[in-house]
Amino acid sequence: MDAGYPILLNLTDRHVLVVGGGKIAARKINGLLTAGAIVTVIAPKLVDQIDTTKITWYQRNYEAADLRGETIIFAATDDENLNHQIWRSAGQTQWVNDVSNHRTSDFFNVAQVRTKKVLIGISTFGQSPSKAKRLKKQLQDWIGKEAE
Ligand SMILES: C[C@@]1(CC(=O)O)C2=NC(=C\c3[nH]c(c(CCC(=O)O)c3CC(=O)O)Cc3[nH]c(c(CC(=O)O)c3CCC(=O)O)/C=C3\N/C(=C\2)[C@@H](CCC(=O)O)[C@]3(C)CC(=O)O)/[C@H]1CCC(=O)O
Ligand SMILES: NC(=O)c1ccc[n+]([C@@H]2O[C@H](COP(=O)([O-])OP(=O)(O)OC[C@H]3O[C@@H](n4cnc5c(N)ncnc54)[C@H](O)[C@@H]3O)[C@@H](O)[C@H]2O)c1
Repeated sequence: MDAGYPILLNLTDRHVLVVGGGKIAARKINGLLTAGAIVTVIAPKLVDQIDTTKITWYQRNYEAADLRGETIIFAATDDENLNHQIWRSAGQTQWVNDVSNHRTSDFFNVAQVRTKKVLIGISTFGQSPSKAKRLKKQLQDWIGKEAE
């Protein structure tokens, strides 16, 4: 992604699909739940950080028909080929985050620094997520003093 277009989504009561239930899926799912989304997860197994009482879980492998009717999709399995296939098979009105490849993602998450009144998002255009995380830590100190 060379340019990118930053937006802040209102996900309250909106449906989001997450394929995969591992560590990375858990990070995405917990962020989505905090934002008020209605989350469906498809995965044979879930890690403990995912609260099954807060999601709809289909305990099985992904099937092509799962994309039907979905708009925002996280392809978050540990099978890079499958994540890629999900991105390829999505239509023009569907948005896929392929967690294993920034080149085949329609949108990314950003590292976040939040207070009650301010949100700073940090992106490296997909080039270096760990750098985004480092910058976040530096900004966390600063924001406490400046933005309240
Ligand atoms: C910022 C943050 C937000 C979040 O996820 O919420 C985020 N990644 C975070 C952490 C992190 N990610 C990775 C590591 C291991 C160290 C390393 O490799 O660097 C760590 C560090 C850690 O986990 O501690 C590895 C990694 N990440 C991606 C790939 C695939 C690729 O690059 O192609 C691979 C290699 C996988 C592999 O090959 O195995 C892809 C993406 N990760 C993004 C976001 C998007 C671009 C953001 C940007 O523009 O900077 C993008 C494109 C898509 C997306 O996921 O949205 C979050 C900070 C959490 C926090 O704030 O604490
Ligand atoms: N975007 C990021 O920030 C980031 C960071 C680190 C790693 N990654 C990438 O994320 C991928 C996933 O990492 P993880 O630690 O969550 O892996 P993990 O092994 O913890 O979890 C993988 C999950 O995928 C599920 N799964 C496997 N095959 C499936 C299928 N056919 N249908 C549905 N679900 C299926 C498994 O049941 C499991 O729940 C890694 O392979 C890596 O490429 C991304």
